[in-house]
Amino acid sequence: MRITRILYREVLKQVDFYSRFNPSPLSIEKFLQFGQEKCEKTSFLFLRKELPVRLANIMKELHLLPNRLLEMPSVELVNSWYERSFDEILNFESASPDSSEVRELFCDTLIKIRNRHSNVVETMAQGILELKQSTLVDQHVEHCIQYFLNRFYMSRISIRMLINQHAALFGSDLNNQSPRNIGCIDPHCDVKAIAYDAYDNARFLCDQYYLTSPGIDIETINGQDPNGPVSIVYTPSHLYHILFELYKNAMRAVVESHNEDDDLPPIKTIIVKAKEDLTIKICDKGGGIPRSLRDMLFQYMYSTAPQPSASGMNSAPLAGYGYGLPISRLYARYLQGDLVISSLEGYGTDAIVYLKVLSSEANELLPVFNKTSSKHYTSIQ
Ligand SMILES: CS(=O)(=O)N1CCC(Oc2ccc(-c3c(C(=O)NC[C@H]4CC[C@H](C(=O)O)CC4)noc3-c3cc(Cl)c(O)cc3O)cc2)CC1
Repeated sequence: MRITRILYREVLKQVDFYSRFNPSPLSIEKFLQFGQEKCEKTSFLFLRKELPVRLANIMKELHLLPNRLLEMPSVELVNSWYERSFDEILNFESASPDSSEVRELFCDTLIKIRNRHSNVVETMAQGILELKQSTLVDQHVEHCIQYFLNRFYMSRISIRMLINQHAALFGSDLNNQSPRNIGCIDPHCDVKAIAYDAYDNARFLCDQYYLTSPGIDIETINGQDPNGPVSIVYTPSHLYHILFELYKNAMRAVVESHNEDDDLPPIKTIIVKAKEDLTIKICDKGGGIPRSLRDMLFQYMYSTAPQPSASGMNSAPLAGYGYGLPISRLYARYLQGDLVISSLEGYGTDAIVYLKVLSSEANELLPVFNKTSSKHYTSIQ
């Protein structure tokens, strides 16, 4: 036990040390450049420092959460994953970048870490449910938890992006990516194709649960080159995640605001590529939601539907488990874009996704641990 305590104290000292460095945001242009150069040594040297820095920055915030939340079994489990992964990467701190065995072991370690953290979102959600079932959570604590989760999941998106790029370029990652991809990035991501894919899969869920679904109408406009493609340098999986969530919400609102024998109004989508922004607007006539509830949509665990049951038999699959929309907004904001909901109560809702067209402007938006961020956690013990 004594050795474990000494090792644990050593890890915490290292977390302290690495948290004093600011994370280094990359632009999608830089990701592409890294990928085209395909220099594993450069990537290894960058990641063995940057990953501990990003992990340490968010771990310091995790440790500022109220003790009664940190003591929840699921939160303790998430914390243990982060500490273990942080420690495993530090093993490469002084390893030789010239050794192919070292580089191969590093890549395998990153893939192991990515797999270890695959259920962090659900496990963290479980931890917050455990807290709410065990004690009253006042509005101030609730607000701090929302603040933390947005930063925690943004950090996680960025860490997984770094790992996915390295594993896709240098690892034995089963590359189910398109051959034109640079790692997980598609230099010519066809937005309309991703929108149809997301719609089709959301429609499948909708048909399964409601036995009906609204149609779709997609229009594209290229303001710069009328005959040119409406494409962007982007990570297709991120764009799919955003649009899949938005189509699910639109379908649920449309079906639930009409009678069984009504003709369902189609969901209209317009995609416009201009000089600075590529904008995707998804318009539905699903009756809308009052302005007073709009911010609730981005609250983790909010739903106007009954919470999905454990069995999943009678759960409303379109309602999700309470974090689809806030995380979709994080994906949009991760590379300086945004996701905005504009609802007309009594009529319908427009969901608008803004993406940066210039890859030099699409820089990672990363949470930084400092005095300002720490102030959000004071007086919530
Ligand atoms: C945290 S999460 O990410 O997990 N997630 C957020 C999403 C939520 O599911 C949904 C889905 C649709 C809607 C919805 C309604 C609606 O439902 N109106 C009817 C209620 C109006 C108030 C009324 C009341 O006053 O309470 C009770 C009925 N109207 O317009 C939309 C709508 C929303 C989005 Cl975001 C959209 O993109 C498109 C839309 O049409 C609300 C909630 C699951 C949870």
